[in-house]
Amino acid sequence: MLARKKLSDPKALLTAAASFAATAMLIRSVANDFVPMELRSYFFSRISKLCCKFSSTLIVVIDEFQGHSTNKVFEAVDTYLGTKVTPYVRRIKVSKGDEDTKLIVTADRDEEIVDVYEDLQVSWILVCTEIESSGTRSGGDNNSFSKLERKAFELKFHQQHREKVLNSYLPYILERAKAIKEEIKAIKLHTVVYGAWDSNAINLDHPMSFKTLAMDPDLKMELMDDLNNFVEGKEFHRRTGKAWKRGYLLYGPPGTGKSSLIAAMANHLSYDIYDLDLTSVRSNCGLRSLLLSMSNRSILVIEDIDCTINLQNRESSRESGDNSKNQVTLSGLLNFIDGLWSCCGEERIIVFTTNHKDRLDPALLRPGRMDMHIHMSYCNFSGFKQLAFNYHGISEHQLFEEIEGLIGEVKVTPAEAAGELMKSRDAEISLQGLINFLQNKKTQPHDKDETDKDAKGDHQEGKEKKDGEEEKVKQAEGDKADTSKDAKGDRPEGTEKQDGEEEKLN
Ligand SMILES: Nc1ncnc2c1ncn2[C@@H]1O[C@H](COP(=O)(O)OP(=O)(O)OP(=O)(O)O)[C@@H](O)[C@H]1O
Repeated sequence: MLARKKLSDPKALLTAAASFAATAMLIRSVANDFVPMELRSYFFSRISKLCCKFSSTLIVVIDEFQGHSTNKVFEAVDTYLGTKVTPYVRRIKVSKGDEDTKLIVTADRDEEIVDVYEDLQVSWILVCTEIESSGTRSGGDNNSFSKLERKAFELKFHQQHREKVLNSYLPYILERAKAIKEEIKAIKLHTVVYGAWDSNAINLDHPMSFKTLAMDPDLKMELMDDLNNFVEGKEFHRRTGKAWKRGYLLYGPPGTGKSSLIAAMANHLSYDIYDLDLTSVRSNCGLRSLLLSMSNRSILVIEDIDCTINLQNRESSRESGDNSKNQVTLSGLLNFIDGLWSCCGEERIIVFTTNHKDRLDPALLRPGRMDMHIHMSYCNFSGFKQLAFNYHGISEHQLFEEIEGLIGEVKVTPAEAAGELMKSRDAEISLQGLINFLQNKKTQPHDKDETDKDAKGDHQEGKEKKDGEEEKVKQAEGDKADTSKDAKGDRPEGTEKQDGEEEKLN
């Protein structure tokens, strides 16, 4: 009774705590002075091992470095945990690299982050310890010691989840981190300078997206599905033994949005663009090293392929001898599209553009080479409505009816329509300007626009075109034995477009 009373007295409690602390310090200093360090560390390690034996917690340590290189798992965890920082975390770090478009937030050292993955709850903590590293001072042979910091993530969880953490949770983090990095990464536009990709690629800050692109809605949807299937197609490509790449041929008159579509694709996928001007490449060898030095998850663009060097005229280059060593040839290029070299690198998209599809070598049009042929054509009413919404935020207006009539009669490119619509901030003035422009065009004699005539085909022409193409293709097959493959086997399955194309060729 007396003892309980004594303990409930705060003064007595304080005195007891102070004397306990003093005793502990005395024991510690006696131990430090009289017990050898080896014995002490042995003693402590036994105690901690004993504690671990009874503990059900497992700790996975992920060091920042593995030998001299950075540990990829550490980097991935760092990125991943940035998305798990909750308001309960008291100390956070914020950073941003040259390549990033957003701030990167991570938890600071010793801050615990709790994560839940399916039925598994784990806790993460970044532990930093100072270590001494010995080195020789420059200019002398004295050994010096400098302090280094060793960083490691400690992952704690119940030991029953060991398999799940190692086989499922950590691989999941690696995948997520890759996706997060792609999201925050600025899209780069690479060009060739002195035969190599410019090391200071610029940020592609192009605002075009599939939302703002004026394009036939069904075709737009089909293309977006195709791109999404491609991105998720790792397993499919591995299973079918096909290189993980996809080719698109964009064709149509100037100003119909081929470049805009490429920007929309890059923004949609967060892929870098490698803009290749073939005239700046000296040989197939140069082309090979350029293509091999491209990063994965990227789009290779070769614009106006019909205008670049002597690609379409292989016969003449053959007659004048094999000059593949000192110039870029079509077969050199095709080797990268579907020859052996195409398997170097993965998740790559190749886009060719042309204003004159009919001028291309049939070998380029061969099925399986370019997976989708996309016709970008003149503005129709739905395209115009998209542009009116982009520039003036309007979905209807009293002048729309008149414009619908005129657009049905006059060939106007989206670039021309966009040019009129951006002349004034006042929607009415712009629309009236477009009407005047269309009326003017209507009264002018028609240009004989061969570009669109030949272009119209791919989606609408059907049988007539197909037969012609088949003949050209057959001719081309014999032409390129080194890169040719069976058209059917070469073609990935799974999209309507491909099946349709296949039908066309059979
Ligand atoms: N389909 C479209 N949707 C929205 N804007 C477009 C479209 N087509 C063209 N434009 C507008 O016109 C401008 C020029 O278009 P773009 O360069 O994409 O055409 P292009 O077909 O690539 O032309 P070229 O064959 O001459 O390279 C774009 O910057 C954009 O403002």
